[in-house]
Amino acid sequence: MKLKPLLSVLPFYNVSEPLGDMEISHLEADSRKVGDGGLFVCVKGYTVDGHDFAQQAVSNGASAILAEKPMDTSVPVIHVESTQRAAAVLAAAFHGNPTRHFPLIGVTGTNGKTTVTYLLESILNEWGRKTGLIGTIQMKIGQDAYPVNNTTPDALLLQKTFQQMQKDHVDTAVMEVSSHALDLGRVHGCDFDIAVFTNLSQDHLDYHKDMNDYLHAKSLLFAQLGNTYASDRKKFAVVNDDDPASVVLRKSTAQHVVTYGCEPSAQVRATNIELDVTHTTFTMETPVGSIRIDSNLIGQFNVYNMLAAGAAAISAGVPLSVIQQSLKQMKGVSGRFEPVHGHTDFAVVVDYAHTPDSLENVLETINGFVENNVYVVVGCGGDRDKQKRPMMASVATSHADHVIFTSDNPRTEDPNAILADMTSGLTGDGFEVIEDRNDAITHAVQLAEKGDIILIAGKGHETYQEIGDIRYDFDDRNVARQAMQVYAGH
Ligand SMILES: CC(=O)N[C@H]1[C@@H](OP(=O)(O)OP(=O)(O)OC[C@H]2O[C@@H](n3ccc(=O)[nH]c3=O)[C@H](O)[C@@H]2O)O[C@H](CO)[C@@H](O)[C@@H]1O[C@H](C)C(=O)N[C@@H](C)C(=O)N[C@H](CCC(=O)O)C(=O)O
Ligand SMILES: Nc1ncnc2c1ncn2[C@@H]1O[C@H](COP(=O)(O)OP(=O)(O)OP(=O)(O)O)[C@@H](O)[C@H]1O
Ligand SMILES: N[C@H](CCC[C@H](N)C(=O)O)C(=O)O
Ligand SMILES: [Mg+2]
Repeated sequence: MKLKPLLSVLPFYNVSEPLGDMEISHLEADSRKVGDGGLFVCVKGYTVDGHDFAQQAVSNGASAILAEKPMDTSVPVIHVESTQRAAAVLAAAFHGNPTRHFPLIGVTGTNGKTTVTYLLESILNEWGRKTGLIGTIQMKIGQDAYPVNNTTPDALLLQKTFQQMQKDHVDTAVMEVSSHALDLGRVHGCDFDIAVFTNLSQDHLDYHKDMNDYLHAKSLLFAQLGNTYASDRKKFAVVNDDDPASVVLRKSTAQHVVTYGCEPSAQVRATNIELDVTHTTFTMETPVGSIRIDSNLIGQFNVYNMLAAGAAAISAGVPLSVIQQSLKQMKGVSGRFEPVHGHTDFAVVVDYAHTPDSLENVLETINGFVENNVYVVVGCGGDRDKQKRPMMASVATSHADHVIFTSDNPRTEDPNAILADMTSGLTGDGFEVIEDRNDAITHAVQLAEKGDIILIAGKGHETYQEIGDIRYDFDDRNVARQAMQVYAGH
């Protein structure tokens, strides 16, 4: 593509030399990956500054540089205010604004994003639509899955993926939109049709200054509905009416607002809720009729996730009977309240709860069913929100009979320092610390007796333990299964 007309999507820029009719073959922000004819985008990162790699990018074949300052290189430099922001809209234009060609549903909120996107995928597939999915576990185009590094990828990968979805005839894409992505502008240039909000509670205060700053990042998804990159399709903001943060989100959009919740004021509402250990049933009352939902997903929080998915699906025009059928068939989401089966007279559940609120929700659900004791194995991630550590520890000890604190991706931090942050404010003897996660899980299995439930929280679908910058193979489900085999029937 010719560079000069591509740059016309930017508001202002300066060039170090005339561009003539220069072509660029791709956009790339990593100097190690750029090839012949690429436009190298210099991004100031958290660890290094991409501007320092411009020369390497040129040696590797870059034809031009997008930068935030004048640079001394042998190729033209395009100077902009923010390379990250510019790269997002350039990438969208370079790939033909793919999200204008199919509906895009974005899901944001502290907890439940992955679950809601999988519920929507399942509903849309039941409706006969080919879907694209982007989120924490993986990216999918139809049934083909691809690995991911981030819940919401950077703008260059994101737009490239959307173009591939368009080529592969995806009818609707569903994606998780993290607060980091919104704050860093990874989704500028996306044409969202439906923005869904799940809930707001504490997380990521390592990144966001405070809860207001965090909420403001979330609100950007709603402010972006119907932006300059948008098609003329109808836009909807779908918000959780029972969460006070929705007041701010409703004010952030000029588009149609659809509310869901359990209170009478919600447009899409759950009534006659029945929660049990294997099933959840409730009536979903909507502006277009009512359906009885019978689902394998467990817990009150999943009623909210189903309402969110249902409200978004109705906004997309999906018939109620399709929603009902799909929610009945859906088995669950990998690593979310996932039972580990073994020949034991106690139960083991693996869950991705890694915030105080999600841990509390999951433990309240378990306490509603358990016949005997509740055991929890839990830790907190390194290089992440430190404020949530004592909060999660206190939620665990106040909702369980015995807690084993252990490591969860210590990354570059000392695992024992993370555990000290968690436990230093605790009193009583209802907990112990076993730093090695394998040993902690095995110990919980050794302790458990008939009618007990062990919750292994925090890592869910993850298949690694990140220590330093190395990811070692580790899967809570496999470790628990092995321990259960050894101790079965004791
Ligand atoms: C804090 C953060 O968001 N970091 C993201 C960021 O990495 P970074 O800022 O450390 O990048 P960097 O290594 O300093 O590099 C800066 C630039 O120099 C370039 N570079 C670097 C080295 C070199 O030799 N040549 C070169 O060109 C890099 O390609 C990059 O463009 O840019 C990377 C590439 O896009 C991201 O993968 C990375 O996410 C890391 C993995 C991360 O953990 N992010 C978390 C905090 C995050 O974003 N999480 C949210 C969801 C959280 C949730 O699930 O709730 C998410 O959306 O994933
Ligand atoms: N609606 C909800 N409200 C509160 N907690 C929830 C809700 N849905 C799920 N959870 C809890 O949060 C955990 C993570 O759920 P899920 O992966 O769907 O959220 P997420 O928002 O995608 O998380 P992440 O930010 O890590 O991507 C679940 O394992 C469960 O414990
Ligand atoms: N994707 C989220 C959740 C990570 C969950 C937990 N296992 C951890 O490593 O902290 C994050 O990066 O903050
Ligand atoms: Mg997720």
